[in-house]
Order: sequence, then structure tokens, then C-alpha cells
Amino acid sequence: MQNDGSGRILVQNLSKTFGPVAAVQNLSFAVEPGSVTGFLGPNGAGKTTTLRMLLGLVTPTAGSATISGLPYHQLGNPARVVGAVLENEGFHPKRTARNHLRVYAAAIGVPDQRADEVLALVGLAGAANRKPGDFSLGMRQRLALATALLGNPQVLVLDEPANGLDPEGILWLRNFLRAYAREGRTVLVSSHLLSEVEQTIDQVVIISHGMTRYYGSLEQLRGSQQTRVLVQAADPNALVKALQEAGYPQVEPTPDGRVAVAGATRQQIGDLVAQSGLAVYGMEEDRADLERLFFQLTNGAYTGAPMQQQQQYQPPQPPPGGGWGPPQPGYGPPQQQYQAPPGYQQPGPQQGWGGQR
Ligand SMILES: Nc1ncnc2c1ncn2[C@@H]1O[C@H](COP(=O)(O)OP(=O)(O)OP(=O)(O)O)[C@@H](O)[C@H]1O
Repeated sequence: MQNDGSGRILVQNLSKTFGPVAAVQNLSFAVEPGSVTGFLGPNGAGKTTTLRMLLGLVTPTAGSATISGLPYHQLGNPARVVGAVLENEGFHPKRTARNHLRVYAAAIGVPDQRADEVLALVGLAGAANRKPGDFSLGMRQRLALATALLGNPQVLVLDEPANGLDPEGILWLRNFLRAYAREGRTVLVSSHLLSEVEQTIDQVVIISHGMTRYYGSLEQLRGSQQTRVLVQAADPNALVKALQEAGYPQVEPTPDGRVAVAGATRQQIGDLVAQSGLAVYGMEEDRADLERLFFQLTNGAYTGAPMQQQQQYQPPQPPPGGGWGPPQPGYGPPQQQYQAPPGYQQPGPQQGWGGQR
């Protein structure tokens, strides 16, 4: 096998069990060069384990993860191909930022001056002689990123990079990653908060319980949202009946006493109401936001949504047979949204999925 130079990340049927815990279950996705891909899932979904397998730090139980066609350990000088920032990176407390970077530069065979270049790239030029022990969390994140950039890698893999960054830092990171991808490089960023990376990413892989829930473009996910009309009626039951009889099957009462109608415009509902002589006090469009879709896709395991939203929204039940696949039809993206990368066969539940944790 040879490094194909593509910078493409390919994860195929990847699984990892730790004793009784199925941390990652038959995961498959591809990350293409020139794009920023978000790797999203609630805490404990298996993101870090997947990234650690990609980076050769954990041995898969089954399946493979490759970069430019090769497993990490066969990349030759991997730091020149892939730069990574994983959670809880430690720094030598007594070394300055510049010296920390010089040690790493020497280890991967790049000249000393690269240390100052990457410090400038991440906005830490002014802190070159300070020790990371005195840095804020955000500055340590930047220094970790600078370390990952030393080898001028074609691929960047970042685990929860926005943790500890203030809004200005998040904006800076967003611009940095987008510019990096625009140069034709590959960027994979994990997060448990969709809102944190929503404006940074083009593609998204959403996982829950170690399994893929959605894999595709964020644009498609956004476009698949179905707008509902919430109607406040004097007699909600009569309105539900009238709408169903008129051929609108996606009608349901909401917990706050209104009627939610999908697949009909306000005008259509207004005309029907006028014809059937029902009293209606108001109508409002309710566009499902990405956070809610994310919550739905992760089967309610998502912990980042505001409590109020979690209480109001009832996620659908996992599909029969273990929860594989794209979301249920209805208030979410369509079934065909899930696209397997070329060269991988979509598994079925009969192929022995591990149990849910
Ligand atoms: N070395 C390990 N030994 C045993 N269990 C592990 C180990 N590493 C991870 N796990 C378990 O595997 C599951 C997935 O963990 P992982 O850290 O990959 O999730 P995550 O999506 O990255 O979550 P977080 O954002 O909270 O780190 C969890 O149940 C975790 O407890």
C-alpha cells in the first residue's frame, strides 16, 4: 500500500469494545480534502475513541481507519501528513511555548524557525517566551494547535477544539479552519455541541452510542427540515379531524394545546378553517432548528440543549433492531440522507451489532 497523497480520511466498519462497552460500532464515513467535517455526538458517543483509532493510539477491534489510503503507523513521517489535537494535552510546565515547539519540531525533523511561524499562525507570537503553565485554557488550545501545525500537515484532526475558547477565540478558530480547508486540506473537528461548529463545517458525521446517525452535508441536513404550522384553535380535536379528512395526515396536538401541522401552508390551513367554520386564534410557523435535529438524531442522548428545549421535545424511539441508520421519517431528514462512502457496504443489524451501552 502507498500513501495516495489525497489527504482523504476513510473510516470503514470501525469498531472498538472495551470489555463490555461497545464504544464504537461499525462506524463508516469519509472526510474529503477541501472541506471541514464536523464529528458530532453527545458525551460518550465514541468520538475520542474513533479519533484515537485514526491516529494509531487505540487498536480497533474491527474495521479500519486510513489517511491518504494508509493506517497511521504506515504513514512514514505521520506528523507531516496529519496534525492532531486531542483532549487534555499536557505541556512541560517549565518550558516556554517556543521551546516546547522546538522540541517537537526537532522530533519530526522540521527546522527550529518553524516554531515561530506556527506561533504567529495561531496568534501566540507575543507569548513565545511565556510558559504554558501561565496560559489560559484558550491559549493552551492555541499552543496545542500550533504543535499540530509544525509539520505543515495536509490533514488536521481536532478533538473538541472549541473547549475553553471565548467567543473571539471560536471566531478566530472558525476562520482559521475554513482558510485551511480552502487550501485543499482536510479538517476533521469533533464537538458535542452543534452550535459551536455549525458555522465552521460543511459536512457532518453525527454519531450516538458509537453508531452513525447521519452522514452528509450540513446544507442537506438544514434543507431537510420540515416547517410546521402551529395552530391555536378553539377546538383542537375538531381541527385535527378536519385536517385529516382534508388529506393532511401529519397533524398532531402539541403539549401546549395547539395543533402542529406539517405539509400544509398557513393559507391552506386558513382556507380549510374558513370552510369548516372552526374558530382559530392564531397560527405560527415553527421551523425545526439544527439543534433539535441533532437532538433527534442522537435519540435524546444529547446533553447540550437548554433544559427547556429538552423537556418540550420528545425524541422518536430508535428504530427496531438496535438503532442503526438515519432518523425516523417525519420531523427530520429523509431516510435517503445517509450516504455510505464509496467502497463500503452498509451493514445490517443481522451482522452482529454490539449491544447498546
Ligand atoms: N480506555 C477505555 N476503557 C474503557 N472504556 C472506555 C475507554 N475509553 C473510552 N471508553 C468508553 O467508551 C465510550 C466512548 O467514549 P469516548 O471518550 O470515545 O466518547 P466521546 O464521544 O469522545 O465523549 P466525550 O466527549 O465525553 O469524551 C464511553 O462509554 C467511555 O466510557
